Parts: sequence; structure tokens; C-alpha cells
Amino acid sequence: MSETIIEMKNVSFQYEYTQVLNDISFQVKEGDFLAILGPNGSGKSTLLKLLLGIIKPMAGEIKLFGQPNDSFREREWIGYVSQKSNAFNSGFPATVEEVVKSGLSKKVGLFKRMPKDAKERVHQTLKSVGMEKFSDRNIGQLSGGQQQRVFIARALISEPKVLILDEPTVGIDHENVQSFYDMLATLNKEQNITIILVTHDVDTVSNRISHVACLNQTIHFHGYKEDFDSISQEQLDKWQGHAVRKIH
Ligand SMILES: Nc1ncnc2c1ncn2[C@@H]1O[C@H](COP(=O)(O)OP(=O)(O)OP(=O)(O)O)[C@@H](O)[C@H]1O
Repeated sequence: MSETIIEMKNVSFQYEYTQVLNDISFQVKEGDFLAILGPNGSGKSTLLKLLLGIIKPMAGEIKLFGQPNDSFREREWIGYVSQKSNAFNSGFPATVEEVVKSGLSKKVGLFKRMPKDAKERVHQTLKSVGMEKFSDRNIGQLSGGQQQRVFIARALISEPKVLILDEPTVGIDHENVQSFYDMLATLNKEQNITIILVTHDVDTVSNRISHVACLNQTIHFHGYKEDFDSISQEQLDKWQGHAVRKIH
């Protein structure tokens, strides 16, 4: 049996007057590749912020690797790539290598020495996302999809067990989205990295994922991808408005 690494139990959250999440309960197990689907404003980013410990729930309990979120210290086990990472202009003064290396500070501490093999680790990590040939390039000179791969490498260099991605393919063209998801599937299968992905690309991603969660203030469905496939479009529309269209 795989270990439960993330657990939310009856979690609710509101921003001042807006109730955003209501009685959320679900679990993620080691090795899962979970896609979280939901319309705009349904609380997807808020749910990720709760997992990352950036905000705290008003009610309920969040556990990471069996420990309460408040006392969980091994933050380097969780890699995060936000929605807006791929927003550098061409003049941004950092190379791909420097950006990825900065991810090591999470593991070694901001003011400690970089490990001797840092350069080799950057190279290997860039290789795992297919970007090793770009290490000397300025980050701002890469396409949105390439930048996003570099940010995944930056998250991966501290050897996380879980990778959390908030709509990582916004602004990436269809062909590159396919190969981007192939890369995530390889990380999931070959390195056993658990992946939690907020996305609107349900059809593109669907043959790579193992689980789906449908969120709209509460979790309407959480289960195996095969069970998600058998949900009718009518039922989905009821939960999600027209935010999720399945192509048959
Ligand atoms: N800092 C904040 N203060 C007040 N309200 C907020 C804040 N952040 C988000 N909200 C509100 O909370 C609700 C959920 O927002 P959230 O960003 O979690 O949704 P989302 O599903 O990620 O949306 P999208 O798909 O558009 O990114 C929205 O109604 C939003 O306006």
C-alpha cells in the first residue's frame, strides 16, 4: 500500500467575507498524479496555498507526510511551481543555470555554501526536463514553455517527493503542452514524484494522470481517472458550469 502523503479533513477557508472552500476532505498517496479541475474562482489556488502552509484553514485539519501542517518542517520535500513563473522579459539578468541553482538554497539554506557538485546537479536536473542545452542562456530569452521547464528544474533540484503545479501550461502552445505533460508523466513514473496539477487541459492531460479532483468550493468528485471518465457531461456541468468539457 502506498503511503498517504497529503490529507485534508473537513477543511474550510474564507477570505474576509468570501467563503472559498467548504468542508474539503481528500487524500493524495505516494505516486499519484492528480489533476485538480474547476472553473475560475472555484478555490484551486487557495487549496494549493493551504497545502503549502501559506494560509491556514478556519476549520479542519491538513496533514503532510502524516504530520500536522503547522509542525511540518521538511518543506524541501514539496516543490511548487506557480502560475506566473513564466513571465520574464528578455532582459532579465539571470542564466538558466543560475535560476536552477537558486532552488538549492531551499535545501542548503540561503547563506550556506553551495555543495561542490552543484554544477553537475544543475546539469542532471536540467537534463531531466530536457533543457540541458540551455544552461548558459538568459531565462528571459526562452519561450514560455521552456521557462516553465526551467522552473520545474528549480523545484526539482531540492529533490522533492511532491511537485505542485498551478496551471503551468498557461500561454504554451498545444504541441508544447503535449511534450510538457509527457515530461511530467516521466518524472512521475521514473522518479516516483507525486504530482498535483491544477489545470484546465483535461483532455490533453487525461492519459497521463492517475486521479482527478473536481473542485468548486467543495470536492464534488475525487477518484481514479477511469471513474472520472464515466461521469456524464451533464453531471460535470452541474458541478463545474461549462469549465470542463470532455472530448469523446
Ligand atoms: N487574497 C484574496 N483576498 C480576497 N479574496 C480572494 C483572494 N484570493 C482569492 N480570492 C477569491 O477567492 C476565490 C477563489 O480564488 P482562487 O484564486 O483560489 O480560485 P482559482 O480556482 O484558483 O481561480 P482561477 O482558475 O481563476 O485561477 C475567488 O472568488 C477570488 O476572488
